[in-house]
Amino acid sequence: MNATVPVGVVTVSDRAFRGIYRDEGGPGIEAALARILATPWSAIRRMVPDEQPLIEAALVTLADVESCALIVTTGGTGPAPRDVTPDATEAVCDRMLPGFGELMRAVSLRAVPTAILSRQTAGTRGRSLIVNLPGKPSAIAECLDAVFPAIPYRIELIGDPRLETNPAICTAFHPKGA
Ligand SMILES: Nc1ncnc2c1ncn2[C@@H]1O[C@H](COP(=O)(O)OP(=O)(O)OP(=O)(O)O)[C@@H](O)[C@H]1O
Ligand SMILES: Nc1nc2c(c(=O)[nH]1)N[C@H]1C(S)=C(S)[C@@H](COP(=O)(O)O)O[C@H]1N2
Repeated sequence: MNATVPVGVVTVSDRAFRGIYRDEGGPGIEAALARILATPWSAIRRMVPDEQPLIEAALVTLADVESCALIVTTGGTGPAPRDVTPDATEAVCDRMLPGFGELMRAVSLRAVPTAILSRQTAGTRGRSLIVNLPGKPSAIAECLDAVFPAIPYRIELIGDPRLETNPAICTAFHPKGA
């Protein structure tokens, strides 16, 4: 039996997909998770261009076939015509959790006024939690650090094993009595 928690790591980028630049998004997500998580986990990586059907297919496979407890995307959350990651996320989720996007935009606003341009969101598909991050590599840790305290509780709520965090970096919040 695999004792590690599978985590989907999805880069959505036309240029990284075509090899015009080296992907910094996927490795950025993995570096942030390596700092935060104490529970053993393993990344299941996907790289897709900004095409809604391809993003949806990657998310569905990671949720339904790979059984990822958590799926983190980077890129394609903005207002440009080809930015469709939140649309793909909404299309495959059964429920949206808009608080994630609200908090990440608020935190990012301290760094850049253009943070309000990100349509980043989160939602659940079955037992998987999908979280969108902006494409800017510097946004990845900023956003993930902000929302991570709520993630272990969400995963426990649906009956999956406890996700332990590294207390020096992130204290997971558990409501009293939970
Ligand atoms: N995977 C990545 N690796 C490295 N840098 C990235 C990556 N994704 C985005 N960036 C950088 O962050 C900026 C904003 O990201 P955004 O998702 O808006 O990309 P974009 O302009 O739509 O282009 P593309 O889809 O080709 O990455 C990019 O212009 C690029 O400089
Ligand atoms: N923390 C942080 N959030 C950020 C940014 C950033 O540089 N840092 N860039 C903003 C910009 S300029 C845009 S257009 C949106 C969407 O970016 P995306 O299309 O790369 O996902 O994220 C915003 N959020």
